[in-house]
Amino acid sequence: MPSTTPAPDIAASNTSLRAYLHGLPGVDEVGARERAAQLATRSVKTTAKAQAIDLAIRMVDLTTLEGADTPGKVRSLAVKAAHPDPADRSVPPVAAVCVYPDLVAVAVEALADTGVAVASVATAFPSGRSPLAAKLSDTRRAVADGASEIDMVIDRGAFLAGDYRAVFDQIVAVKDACAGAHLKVILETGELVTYDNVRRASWLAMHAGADFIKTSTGKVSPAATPPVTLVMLEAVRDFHALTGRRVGVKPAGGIRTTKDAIRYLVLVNEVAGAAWLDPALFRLGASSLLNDLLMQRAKLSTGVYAGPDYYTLD
Ligand SMILES: O=C[C@H](O)COP(=O)(O)O
Repeated sequence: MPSTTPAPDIAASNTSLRAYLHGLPGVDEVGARERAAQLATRSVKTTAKAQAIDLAIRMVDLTTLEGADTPGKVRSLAVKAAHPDPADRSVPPVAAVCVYPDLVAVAVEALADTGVAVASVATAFPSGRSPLAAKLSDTRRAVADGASEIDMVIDRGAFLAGDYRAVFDQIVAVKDACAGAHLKVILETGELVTYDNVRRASWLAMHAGADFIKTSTGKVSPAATPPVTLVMLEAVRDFHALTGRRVGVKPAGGIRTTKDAIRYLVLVNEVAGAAWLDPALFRLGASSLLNDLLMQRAKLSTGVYAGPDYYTLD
């Protein structure tokens, strides 16, 4: 946590913002890796595992972000999001379906009255390399079509060049364009080079108004990792201690197994605290995690694996 309470005008200039972000304590990279690895050895079994699987399902942002996406694919995904296992109505729905902006209207119609949110990537996802006006119009269109959550990317080029003010101002502008829709700010941690940068980008995004900070687009490797998520969970914990506001965290990209998902839940509990064990404050962005969660869930209750062919494609 910063040793001093930030003045309200930390973003008054790039110089003041830079001084603030570079005044954050440095991240012990080896320590972060070791702690994440140590927490990954925690065993979660039987009743606790069943509860963890249902919680993980409720936290999934079921994602399709392919150039080849079609309205039909989004409709199928929406059916799966609302009733992940048609043969077992005790399986909870996922948190959200995440699509490109041009497919938001399809998703909104398909998910009407299901309680599943529609999230849209925006701001020239995944690179973010468009003029601000295009990013804002991308965002406004998704919101106008009914997205209640917007996943924006930060301008990594500006961030790495030290132009923090530009990144801050873009987040503020996109938040305004969200008009009440929840804003998830994607840091694309695989391009930020150091864990110190991950911590700085986390604090920058939170001060600029992010409702969530998200690791990755899923288009860059490495995507989500436990140590990077740990650094972000520390940031939201400390930001809450400083400001009283809880910001959510969303690891995304490369999360495929129940074991991975449960490891993330252990991290959340141990680092940010139990208050974050809620879909309002923690999401798993994933295109192909849900089937494994369903298989492991069925195995716990029946003792046998149904096998991947039993479930529709994620
Ligand atoms: O935001 C979610 C990611 O784009 C999904 O990545 P994934 O296909 O590796 O699960």
